[in-house]
Formats: sequence, structure tokens, C-alpha cells
Amino acid sequence: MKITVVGTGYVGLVTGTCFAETGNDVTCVDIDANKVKKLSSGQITIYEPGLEKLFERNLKEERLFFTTSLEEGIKDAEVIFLALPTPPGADGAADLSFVLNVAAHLGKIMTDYKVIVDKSTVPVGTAEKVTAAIAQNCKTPFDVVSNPEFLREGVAVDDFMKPDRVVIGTMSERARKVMGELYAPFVRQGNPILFMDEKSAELTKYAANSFLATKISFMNEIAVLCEKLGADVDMVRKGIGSDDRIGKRFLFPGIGYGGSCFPKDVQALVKSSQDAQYEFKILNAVMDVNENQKLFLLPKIKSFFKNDLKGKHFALWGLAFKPNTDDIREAPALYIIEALLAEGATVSVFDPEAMANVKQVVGDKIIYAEHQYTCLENADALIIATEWSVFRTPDFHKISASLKNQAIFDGRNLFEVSRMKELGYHYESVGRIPAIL
Ligand SMILES: NC(=O)C1=CN([C@@H]2O[C@H](COP(=O)(O)OP(=O)(O)OC[C@H]3O[C@@H](n4cnc5c(N)ncnc54)[C@H](O)[C@@H]3O)[C@@H](O)[C@H]2O)C=CC1
Ligand SMILES: O=C(O)[C@H]1O[C@H](OP(=O)(O)OP(=O)(O)OC[C@H]2O[C@@H](n3ccc(=O)[nH]c3=O)[C@H](O)[C@@H]2O)[C@H](O)[C@@H](O)[C@@H]1O
Repeated sequence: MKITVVGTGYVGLVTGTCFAETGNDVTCVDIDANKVKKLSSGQITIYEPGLEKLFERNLKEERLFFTTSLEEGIKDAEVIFLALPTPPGADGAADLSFVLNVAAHLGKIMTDYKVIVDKSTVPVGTAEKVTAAIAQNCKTPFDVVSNPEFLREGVAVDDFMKPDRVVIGTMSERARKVMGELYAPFVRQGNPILFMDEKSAELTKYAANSFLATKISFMNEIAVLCEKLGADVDMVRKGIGSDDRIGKRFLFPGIGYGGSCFPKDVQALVKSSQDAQYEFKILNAVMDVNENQKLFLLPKIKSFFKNDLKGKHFALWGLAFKPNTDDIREAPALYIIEALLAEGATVSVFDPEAMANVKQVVGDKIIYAEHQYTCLENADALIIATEWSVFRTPDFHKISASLKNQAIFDGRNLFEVSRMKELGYHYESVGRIPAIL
């Protein structure tokens, strides 16, 4: 099939590459000429494990193309995916201008039947708006489908190739047939394609992200309670996660959820609810808990340093909002850095992939270490904000030799408390009884 993907960010690039991998001719369109130039010359623009190999193969075998021209990109295409940004506007609602502007442009240039697919995360009612935007100037028949994406950064290729489910929202039989054929190679493992109406598909996406965010905030509150009552959140997590009705996943407490999606999507669903004259009480609490959780370690750090961080120097491991990505959008580490600097401290940072992105945002207010161990030089304590594998089994002798105080503040519960006690660390984490020197 010939398909077009408009927007070659995270979702667009994964979507385009994976559809090319299953034998389709894919043209990706982006307004960012620099990005298109890089991608056309074989240079991948995002860090995503496993994607580069597929990208290079499909580019070489001429199933994957890039252009800045929408007209050129949609020529002969049967399906057009819109993988465009939907950032939060000033009031928290999803900004649909990228999607609607492209839709209006499509209406002017389409000359035969096409299926236009909302791949971006968009509020209920967007398929209708996209239909209206296209229809203003369009003379050919078309269908608009809501096909939300559930991939996670870091495991995006696997998530796309072996989805738990594919949600396709449209009542058009013609569009259902086209979409069913396109996704057939991905759902062979027995996971279903769920056909539904557009609005239900749109809400499914927000409900999924909001439910997962709720699970995390719930566990973060349980972690707070564990510390207050002397329980261990790891035990409680395993205790409840063994119940199939609850499930083991997404129960890890930490320093809050970040990334480009949970924060914006929870906020957008709250706003959609308000617009429908309904106050979504749980989600307001989920957002509140998450705001506080980002700075969960700060009082512990301040208390260790007797409320005076002025002149103290901290090593911070982990900047990305989660491991296996260079994405720093809403990363808790950025909030910790700001708070430490505001207290008059200085900070050295290390992350395996996200350093360049942080440098662009934070600049020279902090020191960028070459290595996780050089990051520790002259530091009064170590803070861990992201659970990269390389941080899980560190050389504790090197850590001890570099740190001025044997103190580690771990926002991702990487180490056993008992081991840290044996090693002689002042070790504080999230929801567990601390090892205090
Ligand atoms: N990042 C993720 O893991 C996931 C994101 N989503 C949703 O997918 C959508 C896209 O997200 P990302 O890929 O992360 O966004 P992104 O910000 O990484 O990429 C968007 C791309 O669209 C391009 N663009 C902007 N205006 C354009 C136009 N008029 N014509 C052509 N290209 C244009 C930008 O240059 C950029 O390359 C959002 O709605 C997001 O919520 C859904 C699931 C996962
Ligand atoms: O809509 C989206 O963009 C995507 O948002 C999330 O994916 P992603 O943001 O890539 O990352 P997650 O693995 O979900 O993690 C999100 C945040 O939650 C945190 N988290 C996750 C799990 C957990 O148990 N505890 C926890 O604090 C992570 O550290 C991270 O900051 C969803 O998992 C995807 O299904 C969805 O497609």
C-alpha cells in the first residue's frame, strides 16, 4: 500500500519505518527541512533502540522517503497518517492547530479517495473537526479515522510491531477495510484490532494514559505512607501486584512521571472534562501528587545537609525522563536541578544519552561530566533521577572514593537498602526505610 506520514517526530518516524518494514511504500512529510535533509541522507534524528537498523534498511531498499512537500508526499497515497504535535495550550487543552492546519491544506490538494488517520493524541470530537477542515475545500470523497498510538519511547519498535491492541475508530466500512489490511501484519500474534467509533477511540487514548498516570501517583502516595508508617513499598508493590486484577506493571514509585505525554494528556483530559461541565476529581489529585513527587528527594537532601545547601556540590545521574531515551520533556531531573541551583548549590550531571538535549535547555548553569564516575568528583552527595541500566550495578568503591559524604539519594529505588547499609552509605530512596549513617 502507498502511505504518507505527516510529521516525522517520535511517532511519525516509528510509524513510517514500521509500515515500510511490512512492505508498504512510505513517504514521510515534515516542515523541518533540516530534519528531512538528515533523514533523507540516512541520519536518524531520534534515539530509539532498534529503530536505526530498520530505518537504514527501508531507506536503502527504497520503501521509505522523506520530503518537505505535502503535495509531493500524498501523491498516490491511499492512507495519510497525521503524527503531528498536540502540545498543551495555555488553558491545558490540546492545541489542535498543527493537525487542523494540515487537514485544511490536505482538503485543497487531494484529488482522489484517501483515508486520513489521526495518529496524534487528540481530544474527543477531533475527527469531526478534521473532517470539517478537510471538507471546506475538498471535492473528492475521504474518510477520517482515529487510530491512537500506544507505543512507549525506548521500546517503541516492539510496541508498534507487536501491539497489545490496535484501536481503529471509524464507522466507514471502506476505511475499516483499508486500515484492517494495513495492520494485519502486526496483529498476527493474536492481539486484536478493536474497531469502534471515532469518539470512543479518541477517549480510549486519554483514558489509557490517565489510568497509567493514576497508577503511578497512587503508588507514589503509598510510598509516602510507607515512610510515615515504617512499611516497605517494594514489599507492598509485590504484595498487590501479584493480584492479576491489579497487575505488576506501572506500580514503581519514584520521583514522578514525566515525558511528553502523561503530563500533557492528563491535563488535557481534565480540561475536556471541564468543558463538558464535569470535574474529574481523581485526575486533579493525580496531577497534584505528581507535582510534589518531582521534588520528593529535596527535603531529604536538605535535612541531611542541615537545611543549608549553599556551596554544596551535587552529582546527578540520569537526566532523561526515563531510561533508553534522550527525551527530557518534563523530566524530573530538570526540576531537581532548578531546585538545587535555587538553594545555592552547584551540580554536575551525567546521562548516557540526554546530555546534549539538557545542554540546550539548561546551558552552562551546570557541569556536564564525561563519565558517570567523573561526575562524582568533589561532590557532596550523589542523586539518582533515572534508572539507566549502567547505574544499577555501579562500582561502589569508585563512588565512595569520590564523594565527600557517603550519601546517595535515589529517586528510582535502584539498590537494596540492606546492601547500602552494609556498604556504609547514608542511602535514602522512595518509600523504603532509609539506611542512615
Ligand atoms: N512521543 C510518544 O511517545 C508518543 C506520542 N504520541 C502523540 O503523537 C503526537 C506526535 O508526538 P511526537 O511524535 O512525540 O511529536 P514530535 O514533536 O516529536 O514530532 C512532531 C513532528 O511534526 C512536525 N511538524 C509540525 N508541523 C508540521 C506540519 N505542518 N507539517 C509537517 N510536519 C510538521 C515537526 O517538525 C516534528 O518533526 C502527539 O499528539 C503525541 O501526544 C502518542 C503516543 C506516543
Ligand atoms: O502517549 C504516549 O506518548 C505514551 O505515553 C507513555 O509512554 P512514555 O511516556 O514513553 O513512557 P512510560 O514508560 O509510560 O513512562 C512514563 C513516565 O512514568 C514513569 N513511571 C512509569 C512506570 C512506573 O511504574 N513508574 C513510573 O514512575 C516513568 O519514569 C516516566 O517518567 C505510555 O506508556 C504509552 O503507552 C503512550 O503511548
